[in-house]
Parts: sequence; C-alpha cells; structure tokens
Amino acid sequence: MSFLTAKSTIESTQIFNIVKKMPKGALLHAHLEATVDAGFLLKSALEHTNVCIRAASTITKETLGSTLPDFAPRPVAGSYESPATITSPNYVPDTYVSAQKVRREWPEILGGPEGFDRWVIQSLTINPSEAYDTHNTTVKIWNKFQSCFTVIRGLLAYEPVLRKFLRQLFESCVEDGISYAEFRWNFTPKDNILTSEDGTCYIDHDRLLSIFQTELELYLQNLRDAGRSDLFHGAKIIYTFVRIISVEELEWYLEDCLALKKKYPQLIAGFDVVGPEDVMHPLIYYLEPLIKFRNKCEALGIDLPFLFHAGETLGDGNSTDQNLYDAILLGTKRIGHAFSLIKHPTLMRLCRERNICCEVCPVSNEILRLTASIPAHPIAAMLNHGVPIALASDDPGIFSNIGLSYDFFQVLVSSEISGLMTLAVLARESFQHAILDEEEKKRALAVWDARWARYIEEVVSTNGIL
Ligand SMILES: O=c1[nH]cnc2c1ncn2[C@@H]1O[C@H](CO)[C@@H](O)[C@H]1O
Repeated sequence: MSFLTAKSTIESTQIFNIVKKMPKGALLHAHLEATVDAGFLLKSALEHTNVCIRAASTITKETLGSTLPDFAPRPVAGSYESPATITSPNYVPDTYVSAQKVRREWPEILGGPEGFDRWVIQSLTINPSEAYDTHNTTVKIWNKFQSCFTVIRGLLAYEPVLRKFLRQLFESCVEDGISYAEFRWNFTPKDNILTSEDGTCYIDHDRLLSIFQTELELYLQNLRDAGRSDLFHGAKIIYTFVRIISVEELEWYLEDCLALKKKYPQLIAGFDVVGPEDVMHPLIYYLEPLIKFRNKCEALGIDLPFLFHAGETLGDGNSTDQNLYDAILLGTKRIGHAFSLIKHPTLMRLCRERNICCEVCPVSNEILRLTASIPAHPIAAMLNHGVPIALASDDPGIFSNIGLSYDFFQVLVSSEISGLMTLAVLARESFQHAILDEEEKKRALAVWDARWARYIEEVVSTNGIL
C-alpha cells in the first residue's frame, strides 16, 4: 500500500509500536519549516491576535479549493484589518483580517470554524489523493509541495509562533527516540519577513539563530533539570538557500553563512543548496563561488562542510543525476537523497570508500513520486552495496511522517532481509555521520548503546521472543 493510505493501518500494528519506541539516533535530513505537525502550527498561530490572513479573492464554495490562505503577522491587530472577513462578499482581496476573526466567522456553509481549519491544513499538507492521483507527475506534486512552504512561511513569520514551533520540534524528536538532529534552514530571502513579538521589527538571520539557540538551551536545561539529559544531545542548523538565485546573489549568502558560522560556531553544521533539482540550477551553475567559498573556509581554518542534495530524480544522465558527480567532486560530506546513485557503480564505490553518507528519505521519495512503493525504492540496493546510509524524514510536517518511526517502519517491512538489527545499525551509525566532534560522538554512542540494551529488554519482556 502507499504510505498515506496505509498510515492508520501502520499505526495499528504491533511492529510499528515496537519501532516507535526504538532509540533512533540522529536525524540528519529535515527541512526545519516542515518539521512540525500542521495542526499544531495552525493552533499556535491562532493563539495570537497579531497573526492575520488574506486571500486573493473572497472565499466561497467555488474558490475555496483553489485559493491559498496567506498568513502574516501585522503590528497591531485591528489597525490593518479589513472590516469584512475573507468569506464576506464585501471582502477587498488581499487585505488582512485577524486569523482569529476569520476562523470565528467562517460560515456554516463552509463547515464553520472546523471548516476553516480543514482549509488551512489542506494547504499545509499533501493528502493521499494529491500524492497518488491528481498530482501525478513530479512537477505537479512539487508545485503543490512548494505551495505548502509558502503558507508555512507566513505562519512561522511571527516570533512567538516560531518559538512554540521549535519547542514542539525538540519535544517531538525526543518522543520518537531521536537524540540529536541537524535541520536544514532556508535563509532566503535576504529581507526576512519574520517579525518580533510586537510585530514591528523584522528579524534578521543573526537573530533567527539566537532564537533557535535560546529555545534549544532552554529545552536542554529542562531535560537536565528533570534528570533526562540522556534523551537529547542537541541540534544544529545546516545553512541552505534555494537553487533559483543568481551567482551574484549567492556570494551574499556565502558571506552571510560564514559570518553566522563565526558567531555561532556550535550551531552551524554545514552548507547546502535546496529546491527542486530537476527544474532549478544544477550545482555546477554555482561551481565558482562554491570553490572560492571552500578555499576561503580552509584558509580561515573554519570547518563548514558541504552537505549537498544530489540525485533526487528519476533521471539518468540529466543535470540532477550529474549533481551526484559534482557533489562528490566538491567534497560533500553527505548526500541528501542520492536517489539516482544506484545507476552509478563508481559513485557507490566512492561513497563507500570515502564514507560519504546518503541521507535516504523513503516516505518523501514516495510522496514526491520518485517511487511508487517502498519495495521499489533503491535503498535495498544501496544497503547491499555497502553505501553508508542514514534514514531521514525530509519534510514530515507536510508528508505526515513526524519523527523517524514511519521511515524506519517502511524500510523494515519492505524487505525480507532488513530487520530490527538493520535499523539498529543505521541508527547507531547516524552519529558517525553527524557534524559532531569525536568526544560528542563517543558520548552519544555510549548513551545510545545503553538505551538500545534497555529497549531490547523491554521489547522482549512485553512481546516475548518474536
Ligand atoms: O526533498 C527536498 N529536496 C530539495 N529541496 C527540498 C526538499 N524538501 C524541501 N526542500 C526545500 O527546502 C526549502 C525549505 O527549507 C523549500 O523551499 C523546499 O524547496
């Protein structure tokens, strides 16, 4: 069955419950904006009067399905407000109304306030009929996928919502047994739309990182206070930008990334280029600035590894597939997705020899239409060739695969060879590929080993020898 259709069945199985409790190791590939449950994000935003919403036309039964909610924080609730809500015939398109008011006055014919929630959640997630029926090419599903990010960005553009989001993110990692994470965070656009609590001041990249750092520290302190510090070692950020920008613009982002790395050396783990590889610039387009950047980092003695997406494609020999060569030539430490790697025996050998880890995202690849089902996914071939792999969830808020349990489960049930021990090895090795120093890795591994031993005892005592 396809993942989204099977999800509730998966959750009802004993195997899923066993996988859920497993210590998962490090989550190495997830795009920060899409890591938290859509319902939680909406609920958090609705707690604030400053969060407003607008639409390109009045929302009616006819326009509901084709109009996106456009959220943004406004300075003082009321002052920007259109007197008519977005479902009223008098609504002036593209004027802001407080989201609380819109929800409160959402008409019965559109389902009342719960109908509003459904409209927003639908714009934040991919549903089974989109994934498996209506959006039946990679281009169509990517269009829907990108539109989810547009809506998420509006909701996340308000500091108090971002803070709640981050707390929930750390909590959901711990709930799922993830003890360390590296999140890719998109630092475009240059002019950030994110605003402070009073809605008056924009937040730059520096402040964004300081918010992340404060929330992380608070979370870790709470764990220490509760005597649970073994559950989570921390999180880092991989600086990313969308591969649509020009070479000149990239120079700005590279400098920005370097300045942030100097200021937050423990927080910035590396650098990556994101966005639909099949339709935007290939890595080679940015070759010159990337080489210059790498040389500059080396000269400064700054360790800022490349962690490139590459090969997230069905293509063979197209520019996305070729990105695998360029990523490896540029010295990437890991590869995001590497879906087309199995077409290249030499590159698989290089990954093995150089210990380049492929961050494989099974659920993402299925929903974004690279594989029709998990048994058809190249992961088994990659594992059998000894390619280093870490399993990851990619955009769990959009794909409904929060945590790592769903991706772990899919790999487990898609093969007669891969068993719980395969998952254990993948989880344990994930720390080896993380951007941690040797001491941190040693500690994380020791803690993981102890947790694994306890976990196996618990599995056996509650289920018997399976
Ligand atoms: O699987 C993926 N491959 C490439 N880019 C991605 C993927 N998932 C998300 N993003 C990109 O990350 C940005 C948000 O940080 C989004 O713009 C999206 O295009």
